[in-house]
Amino acid sequence: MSAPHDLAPAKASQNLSFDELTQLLEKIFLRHGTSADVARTLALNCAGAERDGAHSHGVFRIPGYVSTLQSGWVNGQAIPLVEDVASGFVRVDAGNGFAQPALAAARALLVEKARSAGIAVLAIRNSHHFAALWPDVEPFAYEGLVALSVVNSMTCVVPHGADRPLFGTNPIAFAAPRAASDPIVFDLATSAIAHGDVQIAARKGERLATGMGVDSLGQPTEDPKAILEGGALLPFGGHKGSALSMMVELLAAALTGGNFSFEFDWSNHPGAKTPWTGQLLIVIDPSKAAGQSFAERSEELVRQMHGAGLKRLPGDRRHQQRAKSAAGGIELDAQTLDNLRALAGG
Ligand SMILES: NC(=O)C1=CN([C@@H]2O[C@H](COP(=O)(O)OP(=O)(O)OC[C@H]3O[C@@H](n4cnc5c(N)ncnc54)[C@H](OP(=O)(O)O)[C@@H]3O)[C@@H](O)[C@H]2O)C=CC1
Ligand SMILES: O=C(O)C1=NCCCC1
Repeated sequence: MSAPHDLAPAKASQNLSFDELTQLLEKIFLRHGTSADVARTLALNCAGAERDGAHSHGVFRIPGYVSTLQSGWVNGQAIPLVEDVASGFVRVDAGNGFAQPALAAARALLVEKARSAGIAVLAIRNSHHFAALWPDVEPFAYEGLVALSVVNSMTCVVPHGADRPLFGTNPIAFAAPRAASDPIVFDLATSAIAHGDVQIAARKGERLATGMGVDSLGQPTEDPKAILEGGALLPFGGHKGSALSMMVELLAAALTGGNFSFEFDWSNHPGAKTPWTGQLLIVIDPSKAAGQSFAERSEELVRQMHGAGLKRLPGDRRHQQRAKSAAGGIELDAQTLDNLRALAGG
């Protein structure tokens, strides 16, 4: 059936290659005041999330990056200061810039320390993390290393047993090499749902599952708008997720010198969206471990899990989406692409 005459035909979605999307995003960041290095790092990160179907932290985030840069809340030109403080400890002051360039600046030193000492810690402070966390750990596992990272975010989660929000959605990401396949990677918010997914549900007019959040009166709600407008999220798994979220606050903020999620205040920067907090990374060289190769042991664990009936490992969905994007491009709806092109200056 053809469209009624008074309706313009809907514009078709388009598929972009990873390079095309990266270049478009790079242009947007540059146009909004970042240095070339920062633009490249953020564009690769965000395009990678979109390519892998991590939509809550893909191009959906670009307007937030732009309004944050325009508000002056974050320094898009910051040059991270890397400090070699101990045999297994690297500190970075991100200079009120984004976390990913700070990680990039310290990465080689961190890997060198992990390989010589067996383990090394990277503590990033004074930084903004507005992205998925798996891109920060996955590359280490492709180099044969085990990596764990935590980052805190902005206050929007009520600790279990408390009656007002204090924690951020505070994700934890882990990556470990496997002998015969892509690494094992998981990356999860310690809230029952990521804040980004609440925003997406609100935009689509969808309800949430029960147990994810409360309204402004502290009453359970499935309405994402009620959560966003004065309400709050809950930790996943009650007291267990709450304990993990508390751990993230301690590791990502107290141990790095960054802000707790409740400590920063962007009210003087209208449009600011990114949390000004901290990030911790722990990298382990498993070649120092006793016994059979770690990657072989990972493989054995996965074999047993599949043997026990498991169909889907964390990361499988992302890899399937990555392969699909490599074959057919990254699909963006016409409105989103128009908006991105406008932000890039046409
Ligand atoms: N920068 C920040 O401050 C914050 C960032 N975030 C980001 O938000 C993103 C989304 O987080 P969240 O919503 O908690 O993630 P999900 O709940 O969607 O997924 C969490 C993990 O579980 C895996 N998984 C999901 N479903 C299954 C299943 N049925 N069987 C096996 N494994 C499964 C996922 O793998 P797969 O990916 O393959 O589906 C993923 O590794 C993350 O990337 C996180 O880093 C969240 C909070 C704050
Ligand atoms: O989705 C989330 O939750 C967040 N993502 C980016 C930073 C703030 C919290």
